[in-house]
Amino acid sequence: MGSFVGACEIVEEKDVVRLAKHSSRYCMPPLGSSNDIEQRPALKSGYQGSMEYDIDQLFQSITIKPSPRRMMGSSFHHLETSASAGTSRCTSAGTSRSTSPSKKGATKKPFPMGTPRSPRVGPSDSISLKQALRDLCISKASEMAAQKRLSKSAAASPRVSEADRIKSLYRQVLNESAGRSGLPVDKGKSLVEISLTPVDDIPSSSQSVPQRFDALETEPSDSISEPSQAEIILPVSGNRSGLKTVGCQVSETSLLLKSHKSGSSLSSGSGDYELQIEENASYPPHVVIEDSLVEIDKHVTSLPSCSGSKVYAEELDKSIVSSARLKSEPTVLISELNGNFGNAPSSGTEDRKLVSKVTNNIPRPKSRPKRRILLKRKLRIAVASATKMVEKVDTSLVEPNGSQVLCQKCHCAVKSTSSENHLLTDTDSTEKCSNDLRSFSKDVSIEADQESLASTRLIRIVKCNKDPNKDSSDSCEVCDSGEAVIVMKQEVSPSNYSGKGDADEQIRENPTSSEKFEFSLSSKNSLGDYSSSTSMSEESNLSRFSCGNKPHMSMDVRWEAIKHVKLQYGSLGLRHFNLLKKLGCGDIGTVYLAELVGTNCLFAIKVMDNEFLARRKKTPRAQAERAILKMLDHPFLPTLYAQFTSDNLSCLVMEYCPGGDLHVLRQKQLSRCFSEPAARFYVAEILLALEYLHMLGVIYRDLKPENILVREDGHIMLTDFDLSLRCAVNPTLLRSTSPPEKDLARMSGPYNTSNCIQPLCIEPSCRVPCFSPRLLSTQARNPKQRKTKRPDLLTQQFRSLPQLVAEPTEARSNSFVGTHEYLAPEIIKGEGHGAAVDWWTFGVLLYELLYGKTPFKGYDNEETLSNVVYQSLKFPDSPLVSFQAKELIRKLLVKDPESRLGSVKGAAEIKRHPFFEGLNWALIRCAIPPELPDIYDNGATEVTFPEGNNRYLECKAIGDHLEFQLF
Ligand SMILES: Nc1ncnc2c1ncn2[C@@H]1O[C@H](COP(=O)(O)OP(=O)(O)OP(=O)(O)O)[C@@H](O)[C@H]1O
Repeated sequence: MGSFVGACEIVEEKDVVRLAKHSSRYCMPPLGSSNDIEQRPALKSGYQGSMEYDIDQLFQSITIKPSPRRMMGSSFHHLETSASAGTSRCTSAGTSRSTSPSKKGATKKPFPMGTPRSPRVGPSDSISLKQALRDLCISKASEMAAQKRLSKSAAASPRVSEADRIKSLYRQVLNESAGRSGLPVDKGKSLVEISLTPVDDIPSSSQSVPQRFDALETEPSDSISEPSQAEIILPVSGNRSGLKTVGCQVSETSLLLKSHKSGSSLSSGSGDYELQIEENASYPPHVVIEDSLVEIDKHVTSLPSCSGSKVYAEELDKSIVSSARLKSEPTVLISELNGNFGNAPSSGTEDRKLVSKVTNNIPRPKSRPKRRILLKRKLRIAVASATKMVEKVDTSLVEPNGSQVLCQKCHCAVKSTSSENHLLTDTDSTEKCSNDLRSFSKDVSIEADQESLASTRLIRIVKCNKDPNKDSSDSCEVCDSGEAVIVMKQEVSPSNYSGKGDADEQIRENPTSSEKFEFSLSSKNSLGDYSSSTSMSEESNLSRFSCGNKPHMSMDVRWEAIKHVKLQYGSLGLRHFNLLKKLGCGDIGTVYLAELVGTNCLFAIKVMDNEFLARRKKTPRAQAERAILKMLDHPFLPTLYAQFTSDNLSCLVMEYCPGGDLHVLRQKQLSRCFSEPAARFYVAEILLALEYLHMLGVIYRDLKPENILVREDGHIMLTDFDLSLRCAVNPTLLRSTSPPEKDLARMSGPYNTSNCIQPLCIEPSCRVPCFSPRLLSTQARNPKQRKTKRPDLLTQQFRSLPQLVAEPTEARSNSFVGTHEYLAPEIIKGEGHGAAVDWWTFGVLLYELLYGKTPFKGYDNEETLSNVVYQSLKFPDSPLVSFQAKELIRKLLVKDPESRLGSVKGAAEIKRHPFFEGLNWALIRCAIPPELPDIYDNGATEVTFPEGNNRYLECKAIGDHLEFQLF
């Protein structure tokens, strides 16, 4: 507080009142009497003992060293006389407090902030004690106020208007500031209460920080405990103008988040946080602010004493020096937190609590007059998390030269290849820093809106999610528009702090920057890699198949097993597998069940003879399949663990699916067809798989029950990609050209005005109106209202919203591919086809699962093809199938691909069909499947090995097929 002497800080009036009340406590009867406790509800919070002790100590000190100079403050005089008078004084003061408002006001005099009176005037000896007392009282009062505020509902607070006033003040300043800088001011809503204190002579934060530390250092350890402080200063830089301004520091902006918390016994996590934005007022309005500073000054309750604070202060100073050193690095400005605190062991919990610092990297000329905007944010902090909160930047991430940061997840290098400062554009930076700081604020469990953060326009903080696989510590990466990457960690609980955090979320790249951040764990990277290279590669590419490329399978032990064998033998080959069964034989190869030698890991290995493929001109199909398999990472699609070539045999080591295929499973059903719920389950999973493939630019083209394998857990896996078409995807934002009503009609057909059967219920008694209730308001959910009303306006608006389509709706191919009964009319006609063929086959599949046969099957293939093109769709009378199911099939089996459901907006269109109403798409992978497969009877042929276990593969071409035999 001493550092803010003279500051014209606007403080909430309520705080001042509480301050006065708080100060009057010194004149009240001794603690412990019930009377006293009743009158001081805040003291019930548990810190009155230590405070009383502190005050007693103070009083004693003051009495021992009487000085006429102390009389300069009337309030101090009052305290001194009170102290010497003993308890009776308190009674009298207490009486006067209750009877005379003016005297009550007098008790506030030593404590108000912003008065002309300065306790620093005069000799420091006695004044420092006064000041200490004053500081203590103020901080205690602040805490009491904060605690009280926590217990009060926001709605009941009369401070609303004051907050508004303060906000408007703040906005004024921001507007002014933004006006000068040309930056827009974030007009987001805010719950943050701020007080603005534009002060000309207030020291800059760079000055004030050491002052506070000095105070900590000079005070004896047995005197009043100064609130311990920890700071996080996130140095960032940006460019308001959006120009790449290299190096030259024009002005500074600092944002200071400060919390005041005193008394180690205070368990509450409440505190006041201050945001200070400093701007160099000497700069003309048009000058671009380049450097920014985020400073979070947080009192740490765990600091036991001033001696501890001393060490801590020294360490903070070191941190500042260290940061300054980093600042001098031209290419990367890395600020550090934890590691700066001496060489504190990372395991020490107390030290860890202290370590929250990134210092100002920017050397500030002291002589320059500065204008400070002090934003005081009253932030309500979750009690538990606030006390446990630790923000830190791990210096271990910073290489000695300060030019490189390591990704915490994979310890890969996060390089800034730019040697220049690449700064954000105005809007970018403003938006991003505002958003980022919101995220950051959430990270530190501060419940507050961030309107006041609008002016932190040059700061980019990227929140990183918690990695559940590692520990509970959060990791944040903070990027200062490309110059620096700061990794912040937040510890939720000291007990589970491990010192490591994972950055799950990639830093958003600065669109104006040429720098590149390289992360090894990025599925986006693998996608990019794939798209740039689709050629066949053999073992050299095995390393690419790290679990990092298949996040959803990253915990799979089979990755480790493969890796282990590869490490042990240098390469992976057929010799490392025991071929157990022949699972099936396809057009381009034979699939075997295989066990990796020395492990219990089973795989399905597809073996293809390269020579055979070349002879039959099927190499491109094999290549396409391999390329597609390489990029898949989806629960309903196969995982490719490895690929290699042995003896001119190309092998794909895939995930083994023990449940056979859906065709076999359907045959096992009583009526040779699935129930509607079961069919819905399977086609829903297929739909997700197709959607995923489409988004990867893969048109599957060979959907049929035989290619849908059943996993051990009963979920499905779509396999066989040798007929798939790879194409480019141009995600487009599709605006609805048709009026909402037309969209609705397209989606729902006649059902938006009539009754229909629920998808999972084929009983007529279950007839209820079912059109898209998910999108309807609660009012419209009422069947009575729905009977009379047209679809809800909200639904219409939703339908008319632009929609992102990331599927290859425009792709075209003229190949004649597929299976006769599943061929789409446009393929048969040779008109060229696109992704809509998958929606046709999807309709045929649903039909077959429900009716046990395909819709256009003829006596022979020719008739089948003819039926597909010319015959209209008919539904058998039995089994009984819901209206929605039939409707969906009807909309999918539209002969004109452009009118087919899904042809315009892809899978999203189909997902919204009432047949899937109520289905939780996101959690379907966790849903209980209709049945579990009999994994010991999947029709695979047992492979018998000759004596001596000498196994050789012999491939035979049988017709168009290639079959491998063991002999
Ligand atoms: N991962 C797997 N797990 C279990 N069985 C599999 C797996 N992959 C394929 N199979 C079985 O192997 C058989 C052959 O599959 P493959 O993909 O080689 O050809 P296909 O689908 O039968 O026909 P084609 O490749 O000619 O279109 C499949 O029918 C299936 O029963």
